[in-house]
Formats: sequence, structure tokens, C-alpha cells
Amino acid sequence: MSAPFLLGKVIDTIYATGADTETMAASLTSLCIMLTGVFLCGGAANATRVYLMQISGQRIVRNLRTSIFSSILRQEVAFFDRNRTGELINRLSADTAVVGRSITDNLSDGLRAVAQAAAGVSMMFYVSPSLASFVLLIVPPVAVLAVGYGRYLRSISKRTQDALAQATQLAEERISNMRTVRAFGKELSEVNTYTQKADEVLSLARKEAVLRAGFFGVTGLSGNLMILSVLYKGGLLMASQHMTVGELSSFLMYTFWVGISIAGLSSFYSELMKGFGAGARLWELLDRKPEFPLNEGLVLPPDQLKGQLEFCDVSFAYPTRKEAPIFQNLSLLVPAGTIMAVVGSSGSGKSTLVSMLLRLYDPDAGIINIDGHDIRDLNPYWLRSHIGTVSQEPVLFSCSIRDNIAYGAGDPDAVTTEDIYRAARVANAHDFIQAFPKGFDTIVGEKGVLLSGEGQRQKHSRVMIPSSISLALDAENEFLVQEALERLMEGRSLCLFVIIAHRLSTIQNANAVAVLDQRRVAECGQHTELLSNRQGLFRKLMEKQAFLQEEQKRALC
Ligand SMILES: Nc1ncnc2c1ncn2[C@@H]1O[C@H](COP(=O)(O)OP(=O)(O)OP(=O)(O)O)[C@@H](O)[C@H]1O
Repeated sequence: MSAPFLLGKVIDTIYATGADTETMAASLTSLCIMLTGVFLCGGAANATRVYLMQISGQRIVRNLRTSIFSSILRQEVAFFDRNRTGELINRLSADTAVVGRSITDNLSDGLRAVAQAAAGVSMMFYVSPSLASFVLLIVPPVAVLAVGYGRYLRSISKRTQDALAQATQLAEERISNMRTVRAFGKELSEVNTYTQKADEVLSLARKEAVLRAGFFGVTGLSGNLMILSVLYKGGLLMASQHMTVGELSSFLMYTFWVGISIAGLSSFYSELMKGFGAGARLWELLDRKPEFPLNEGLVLPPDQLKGQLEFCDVSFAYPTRKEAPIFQNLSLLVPAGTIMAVVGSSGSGKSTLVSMLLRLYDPDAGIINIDGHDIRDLNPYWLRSHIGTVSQEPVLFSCSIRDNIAYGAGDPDAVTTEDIYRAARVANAHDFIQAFPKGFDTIVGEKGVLLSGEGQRQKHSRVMIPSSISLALDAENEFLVQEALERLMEGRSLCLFVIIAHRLSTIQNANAVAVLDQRRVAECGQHTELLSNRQGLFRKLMEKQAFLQEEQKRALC
């Protein structure tokens, strides 16, 4: 006897024979044994399913996270001007978690619900195709409703994740600039701003809850409608002798079964749509092709790299501020083997010049050449590995000083302790690092300004750009940094230096000085020559500088 009829036949037999208590007991016992068997097997299968889904789910999330992180790190620098740290971190942690949930546990539950529903519906059709067709008339309107609901849920989920990303962005910025927040006594107002952002997330979550409740209500109701229609239509069929009691009872059971599966399916569908919403930005990130290649292009043999640098008619505006050009038709030639100091008032574009040389941004017009090669033809990875920079913002990772110094090397694992000491000595940092109780093993915090890890890397540099020696440094540190730079410049066979400098002592080491003003190189020549021009910009700049330093000194006294 075929399985779908089995249960119906058992009930029919009991009903038709007016079964006595023993027959009833025997039937119930065999039913219990069968159910216990199914229950135990089901338990073991379920446990295996949960375990496997958990493991594979975590693996999916891990793969998603690493692919996204890799995609983020490949993007051009302008991408990071548009997408801020906190937001990206949120994508990496929260969005991937939501997507992970929707495709792991949920997918397994969903597949089970689909299989259960499919089996239930097949049984219904097997027992009575006409009754099944009638009962399932409810499905098309529910399906249409589900599509609309799914779309809306997806958009809400996307908005929720966006709002969450903004909240994380705000928190990240404020926490990482805690000193500024404290200095201005902005703690309470920042808490209020964050609360507003958190409220936005809450109000979207509320909308989602209402939507979900509505949808679950409708699917629950549709299950009940199915049962009512079975009772109504099945009763008619039974009265007209087209259906037996057993068939109707078993049909009813399968309808229950399908009703429960539909509840499972709704939950699966909701989670899936939520995952799609949260995943929208992740797919965008994954699919995004960086505007610049990372490691493609021309690599010059070492003997061909002389170090002549030329900016020809360069015009540039930051992609996020196209309306405010930084350079217009800027031209500058730095012959090989010379040291060029670049000076200019704050905001005149000194750092931008360096960013362009490092090919973090491409000019909107004009060309930047190194030894006659347009830097757009050169391999950016190779180019940067030959340019050493000393940043005015010493960026340190939260690990030991030793690891921070080694980070600058091509292969940090190959760096010896002696290399690290040498780099620290060159950077004038060896003695004060040794003075820490844990020396080079001292753990520095995020942005724990102690020293720059570039010493290592500069060993291999042919072009070097120490950027602004910050005025904010106190007198002693400034002297140490100056001295370190001079030491770096002395003992090396570098072809070209571009120094971005404020101090005359640094500028004096240069063969020529370029003064940036009004989006171009306003003056260029030897520093003595430029200083002798009383009306010249350089002269004015240096006078202002001297005045500021005098002020600073007085403030220190
Ligand atoms: N990533 C960026 N996106 C948009 N604008 C930027 C960006 N970086 C710098 N700017 C703007 O470009 C202009 C030039 O900045 P840049 O940092 O190159 O000047 P600078 O001469 O190095 O200044 P300072 O001496 O103060 O360091 C400034 O108006 C600055 O606000």
C-alpha cells in the first residue's frame, strides 16, 4: 500500500470495524513506535544538519569578509575620501553578519521548509487532486503579496544597515578623536547626536517589525483558510461519497503540515530578503573595480632609475571637491641628483603634490614624468616601493614598536633585530625607545605617536619625500627629526629628494626651492636668490615662519 494512503487506511479500518480497545491500543502502540523511530532518526539528522550548517555558514562569512577586505584594500585612495572608515568597518562586520545569518541557519531551515511543503503538497495532490487544487487557490495571492513584502523589506534592511553604518562612522570618528571632543567639552552633544542616529536605526527596525508581523499574520491566516477550505470542500466530497473519512483526515493532516511549512517558509523568506538588503552594499563593494591598477605596469631596471622628476602642466582637483581646484597648469622640474624643497603656506597643496607623485591621485590634465616615463605607465606598487616618505602624522599600528618598524620593510619577517636598531638610530629614535621599560617590545596604541616606521623602507628608496616637519612638534622633537633627516640625506646614494619644509635649516640643504601659491609654482630657484627678493613670496613666507617660531619660543618660556 502506498505511503500517503497508509495513515488514512489505518483510521478507516479503525472507524469501519468499530474497533475494540485492544485494537485501538495496538494501533496506537505501532504508531508510537513508528513516530519514536522517526523522532530519533530525525533528531540525529537534525543535529548533523545544524552542525554542518554552522560550520559551512561560518566559512561562508569568513570568505565573504576576507573577499570584502581584500576588495576594500585594492581601491584607489579617492574611494576612501568618499567612503569613510567607520562605514566600511560596519560593512565588514555588521552587514556580513546579517548576510551570513540569512544564508546559513536560515537557508538550512528554509530548504527544510521547502522540502516539507513540497512533500505535503504532493501528498495532498496524491490523495485528492481536486481538493488540493481548490485548497491551494490561496497560494497565488499570497505569493504576490510576498513579492511586494520582500521588496519593501529589502529596501528597509538596506536603509537600516546604512543608518547603522552612519552611526558607526560617527562613533568611530568621535572615539578616535577623543582628545578633540574632550578639549571642546562636546561629550554630551556627541552622545545626543549618536542617540539620534541610533533612533533612526530603531525607527527602521520598528517599521520592519510591523511589516514582518503583518506578513506573518497573513501567512498564518492563509494556513487557517486552507484548513477551513479542506473542512468545507472535503465535507462536501465526503457527503457525495467521493472521499472517505480516512482520506479526509489524512488530507487534513497534510494540510496542517503544509501550513506549518508555510510559516517556516515565511520566516526563511523574510530573513533572505533582509540578507539581500544588507548584502546590496557588499556586492557593490565586491564588484567594484579600482580605478588604478595595484600591481600592473612598467617596472624600470634599477640602473635606469635616475630620479628626474617633472610635473608638466598639471591640473588637479580632489574628486570629492571638484569645484575647488588645487593645481592649475602647474609645472615643476626636479633634475636627477638634486634636492628640491617645496614650500608654501598651509593648504597650498604641498601634500597633494606628494600624493600625486605617489600616484594616490591622477592629474585631471597634464603629465607627471619620472625619467621621461609618465607615472601612469609605471607599476604603482613598484613606484611606491621606491619612494620613501616621512609622514607628518606618524601612523602606528597597535602592536610593538619592533613590529611597527618592520612593517615598512618589503618582507617584515626577514627583518633582523639589528636592522630594526639601525632604522631606529637613523630616525633618531633608538635611545628614547631603549629608555622604555620594555624597549622595542613596548606596545604602542593606535596613533600612539612615538616614531615613524619608515626608516626600514627608506633603505631601498631612490626618491625620497620627507613631508612637512610639523610646527606642532616641540622644539626638542623638531630638532631630533631635523637631525634624523639630515642624517638620512647625507649617507645615501639617492638621486632625488623633494622636501616639503617649513624650516629654513631644512631648506638650506636643498639645491632649489619651489614655492607653491595660487595653484601653481609661483617661484622657483636657489634659496639665497629667492630670499634676496624682498617682495618675493619665499621671503615673506620665511619671515612669517621666523615670526611664528619666535612666538612659539616665547610661549614655551
Ligand atoms: N583628500 C582630500 N579631499 C579633499 N580635499 C583635500 C584632501 N586633502 C587635502 N585637501 C584640500 O586640498 C588643499 C591642499 O591641501 P594640502 O594638504 O595638499 O596642503 P598643504 O600645503 O600640504 O597644507 P599643510 O602645510 O597645512 O599640510 C587644502 O585645501 C585641503 O583642504
